[in-house]
Amino acid sequence: MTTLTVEAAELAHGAGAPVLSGVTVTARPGELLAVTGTSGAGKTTLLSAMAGLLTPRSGTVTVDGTALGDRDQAVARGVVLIPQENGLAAILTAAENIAVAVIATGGTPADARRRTAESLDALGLSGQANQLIDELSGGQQQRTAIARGLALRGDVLLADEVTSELDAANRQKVIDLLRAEADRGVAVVLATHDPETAAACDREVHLADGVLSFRE
Ligand SMILES: Nc1ncnc2c1ncn2[C@@H]1O[C@H](COP(=O)(O)OP(=O)(O)OP(=O)(O)O)[C@@H](O)[C@H]1O
Repeated sequence: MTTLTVEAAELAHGAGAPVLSGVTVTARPGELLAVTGTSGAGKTTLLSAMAGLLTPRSGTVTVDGTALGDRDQAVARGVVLIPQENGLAAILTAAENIAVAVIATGGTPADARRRTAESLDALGLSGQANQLIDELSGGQQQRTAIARGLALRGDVLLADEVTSELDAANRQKVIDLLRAEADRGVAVVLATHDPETAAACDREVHLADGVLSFRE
């Protein structure tokens, strides 16, 4: 069980003006936390800090009380990111994208085969396993990225707008899968524009004008 905390953080890109100031938010094991806000409000920026991709200008990001460090350290601590633009390698198949990620994070080839098949099946993509990413629809690519995130079996799962291209049935399937992750003790953070997706979460942090407000 892992808790990720952002405390009194100022988040900015390069030397630019702060996107978010005074950010304090905790992702707790067993819980789905929605991050909402209009386009450009800073949802991806907040998830980037939680993922170890963006160092806060001030304040801290900690995992179980220890500073997060860079992305490599975050991966080692079990912080999985499903990025907004899916992050899949176009020259690999759906199955290869997942298997490579499992092996890169310490899984054996047998683990990779099993977890790849399980996660593709969970997302309804068994029939697309051997298709190149470029041969998949936008929604299928998005579901492949979710399958990869699930296959990594993280302790913290950061999902950035992962339902934006999905129909209602697939959106519900993804919410159910993220709920199942929370039920096994994962701290799940879900950035979303969609009020229905946010309503399915346990708590919501809303970003507006650089500051946060909470729905508990
Ligand atoms: N790499 C970057 N370099 C400079 N500025 C950036 C960078 N990434 C984001 N920004 C800026 O930070 C602000 C917040 O962007 P961010 O992507 O976090 O918003 P968002 O809420 O995720 O938006 P969307 O819903 O459109 O994805 C925006 O003003 C954006 O222009």
